[in-house]
Amino acid sequence: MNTSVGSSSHAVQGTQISKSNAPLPPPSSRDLWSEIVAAETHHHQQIDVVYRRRKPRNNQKDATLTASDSTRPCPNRVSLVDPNKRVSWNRALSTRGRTSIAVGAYMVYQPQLKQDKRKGKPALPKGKFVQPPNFDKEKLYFQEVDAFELLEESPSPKKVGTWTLGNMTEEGPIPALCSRLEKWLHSRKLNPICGPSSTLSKILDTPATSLETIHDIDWNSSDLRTLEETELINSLLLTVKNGDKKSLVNEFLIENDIDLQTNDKMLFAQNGEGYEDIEADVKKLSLASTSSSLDSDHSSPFSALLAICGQSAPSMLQDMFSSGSETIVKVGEGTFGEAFKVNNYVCKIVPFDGDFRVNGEIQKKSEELLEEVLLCKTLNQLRRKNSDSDNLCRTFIECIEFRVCQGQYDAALIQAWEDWDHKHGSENDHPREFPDKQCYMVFVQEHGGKDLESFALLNFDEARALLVQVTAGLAVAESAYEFEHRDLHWGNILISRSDSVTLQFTLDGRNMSVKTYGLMISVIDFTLSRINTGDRILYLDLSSDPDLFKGPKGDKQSETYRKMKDVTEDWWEGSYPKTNVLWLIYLVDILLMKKSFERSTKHERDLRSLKKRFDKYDSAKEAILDPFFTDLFVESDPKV
Ligand SMILES: Nc1ncnc2c1ncn2[C@@H]1O[C@H](COP(=O)(O)OP(=O)(O)OP(=O)(O)O)[C@@H](O)[C@H]1O
Repeated sequence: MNTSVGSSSHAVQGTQISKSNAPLPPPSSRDLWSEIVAAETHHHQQIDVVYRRRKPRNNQKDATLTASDSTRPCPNRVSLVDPNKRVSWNRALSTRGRTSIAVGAYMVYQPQLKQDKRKGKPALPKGKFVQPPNFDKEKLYFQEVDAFELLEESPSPKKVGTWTLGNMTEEGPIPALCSRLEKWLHSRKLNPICGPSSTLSKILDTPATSLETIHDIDWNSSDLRTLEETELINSLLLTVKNGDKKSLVNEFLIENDIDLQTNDKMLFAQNGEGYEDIEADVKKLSLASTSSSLDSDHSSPFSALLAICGQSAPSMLQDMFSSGSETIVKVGEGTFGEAFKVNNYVCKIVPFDGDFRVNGEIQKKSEELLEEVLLCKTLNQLRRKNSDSDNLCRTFIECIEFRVCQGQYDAALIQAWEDWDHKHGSENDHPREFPDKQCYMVFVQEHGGKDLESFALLNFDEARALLVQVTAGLAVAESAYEFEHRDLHWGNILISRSDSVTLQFTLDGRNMSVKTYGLMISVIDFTLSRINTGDRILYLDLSSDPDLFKGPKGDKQSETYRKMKDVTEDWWEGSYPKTNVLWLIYLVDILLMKKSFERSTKHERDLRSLKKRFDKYDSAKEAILDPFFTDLFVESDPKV
């Protein structure tokens, strides 16, 4: 068990590793661990932890769902492929309905609920103050750990077979989407104080994230557009919308050789007007609207999605990859998305709004993608360089562009898809079968490496590096946005090798550097995630997807969904950072049971005792204080 205080003031982010076994930096005199624990205790006194608060079940909500369900068109559709091809409880939801509550932020931040969550728990070991070892006690402890651990090998989550097959019939009822808009309208009525804070009004009012035309994407560039540039342009657009500093902005745009899309020009032209009668706008929205009716109604979720992507109309999918200079290789697939590496980037292509199943699943809707984009944009904020933000990390994949596309797959994409199919055997539908009018959301992301399932970890240090980065990233996002990933299976953790010796995290204003052992971790896929963006809560109501919780007994991934359900009591709007800890426990299980890397019996024991201690934590913020991570921290800079 690691109990010493690891620290160094010499290792900095980006330092090159000269040898794989580079010597560890000399210890510094700082007691990082004490600082973190002390600050953490202090912090607990200021921040409410509300995951225990459970809203009473709203039966009316269920009634509403049923009612709206019955008004939905009957699923008279035929899948393009064998509907039984995909059985995907583990890969996604068979029913969905991402839901926002605009007032959530006001409901959860209740100062009177302040509490110290560690009260009543044993004090965490603090490095140099650790007691001399008591071997009898330790033996007893490990016996307990060993007893706790079942070490039950479970089937690979990706290969699970037929147990939901019966439920996945073509004629099966298409579940209702949660009436996000109704809920929003209702909350607006109940909470007029919230003013214009609402998902839709904000999104409709949000300037485009990216402004270059689709043809301008230079796949060879190592930096499509930095987040800072995008943010700067967005803030300038906001300035224009709110005032009359057009000339200043124009100067900036000319200087920086930035050409705006028509839609962005429209945003300029609006100059803050419009979207005033949000309620009227929202009433016009149709949840059933599909992109095939590419209407001129700017109030539809589809139009809002276009707006947030900085487009006035969908781009042709083929045009995105038409320069011919791109090297396109498929790198992975999910229930909803196909992931292609295009030069330095990864494009995740998600079909949406169509009225037939893709990969055995009902297609995502514009409004869900709209919220996913918003969620990605929010997590992007955690990466801001030169930010005085109290919470920063690079653990969540950077989304660089968002594009609404339509039309046929490009020939090069098809080729890449088929190559991957030959090699790996795709579980997805062949994209050539999609109709001409099919719409796609394209997420352009940084390339995060290989997923944990296929990545070969070399040794215990690499396993520790993985655990500390995931835990620290979750802790940071929890702190910043009450973020819960809720689907952190091994396909959603990407790993790449890097020259950086350490990686910087800022948690509640405190900088921490952790040893990377040459690995960089990126977390992807926020489909099930919950986030509080500050004025709205985005989450997916998993109570409408019973199949998700019917996975095989003993399978760690399905057990984790079930445990989440217990923790949340099926009320998914709520903040339950414990769900992050459940996925950390899953991760330790995966390392113990599914990954083979060089390790000793002691290492395995360390992992099992870590798992046991994780079980007691209620958040990743608590978990990151575990002594297992102590000597992975190498430095703590006071925040300037
Ligand atoms: N940015 C990326 N860099 C490298 N590989 C990626 C990236 N994004 C996705 N992938 C690969 O594609 C696979 C599927 O991606 P992702 O999980 O985002 O799709 P999805 O349809 O949302 O999946 P799910 O079935 O879990 O909902 C990943 O497991 C990974 O192998």
